[in-house]
Amino acid sequence: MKPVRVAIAGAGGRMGRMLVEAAQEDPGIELVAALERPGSEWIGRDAGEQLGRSTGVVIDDDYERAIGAADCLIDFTRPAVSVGLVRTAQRLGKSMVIGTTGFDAEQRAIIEQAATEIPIVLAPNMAIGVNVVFRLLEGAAALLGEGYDVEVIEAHHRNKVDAPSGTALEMGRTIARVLGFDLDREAVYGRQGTVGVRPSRQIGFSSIRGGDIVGDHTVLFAGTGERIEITHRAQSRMPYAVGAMRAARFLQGRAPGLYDMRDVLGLR
Ligand SMILES: NC(=O)C1=CN([C@@H]2O[C@H](COP(=O)(O)OP(=O)(O)OC[C@H]3O[C@@H](n4cnc5c(N)ncnc54)[C@H](OP(=O)(O)O)[C@@H]3O)[C@@H](O)[C@H]2O)C=CC1
Ligand SMILES: O=C(O)C1=N[C@H](C(=O)O)C[C@H](O)C1
Repeated sequence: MKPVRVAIAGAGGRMGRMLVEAAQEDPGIELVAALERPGSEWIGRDAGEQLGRSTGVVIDDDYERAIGAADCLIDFTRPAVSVGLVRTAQRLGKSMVIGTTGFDAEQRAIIEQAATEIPIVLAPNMAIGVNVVFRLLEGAAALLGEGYDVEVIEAHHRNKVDAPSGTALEMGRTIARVLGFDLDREAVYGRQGTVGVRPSRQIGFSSIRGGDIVGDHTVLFAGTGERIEITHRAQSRMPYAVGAMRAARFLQGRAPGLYDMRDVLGLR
């Protein structure tokens, strides 16, 4: 089978660098284009420069040209940027892997609409371990029921701009689905002051930001006299990048639709 030709958006970023490396190491992937924002210091430089190697792919700010050369666009940037890229991928009939987090409802609706015409994997966390944790959470919530208070605690590096993390929100949504909670009404994001007694129908989210923490997520099920903690810690960004390559390969020849990593990994 021919390798999937990928373009990487945000190639100069923390994830962008990892994605370039993962693409180079995956025989099922051919890196054909890399994108950065117009005016970025990275434009015109080799996509592998930050890794100390040459890829032969020069970082570009011409979206049409870069996406046009690829089968699949991999995007780890910012929500507003991703939405613009989705529109271009839709127009050009290309598949897309979206790892960006922090979309609002309107932006998500644009992605959902595009997915009626092109295949898209949208996932806040592409690491296999985290997606297995989603499954563990479904099982734990179903077994424990409402008798255990659910708190999601996440920690990330100081440069992360959205909170709670997309992964923490997905963990909360996963548990809320099982327990029949409505997160719009029954979520609390941080606590301060006289907050009153904790209702049992609540999912709490706490975010820590500091240093170079790659990404830690803990879900606490706190009962009476005991508690369960399910934790995932990323020690490197490579598992996210490897997952993104796997998603790009999954999309090759796939029908239009909105998929996530559970589809890619067969965890449904
Ligand atoms: N799904 C997953 O598994 C994971 C998701 N993420 C998510 O990925 C996103 C990016 O994270 P991270 O790599 O740490 O962030 P970075 O800020 O390091 O990278 C984002 C990159 O996008 C670039 N960018 C900005 N505007 C444009 C544009 N118009 N066109 C192309 N590129 C542009 C930025 O350039 P500049 O800095 O010059 O503005 C930067 O290089 C976040 O939303 C994060 O939450 C992160 C890890 C895993
Ligand atoms: O910004 C990050 O770094 C990460 N973002 C994703 C998220 O918001 O969940 C995934 C991972 O936690 C790293």
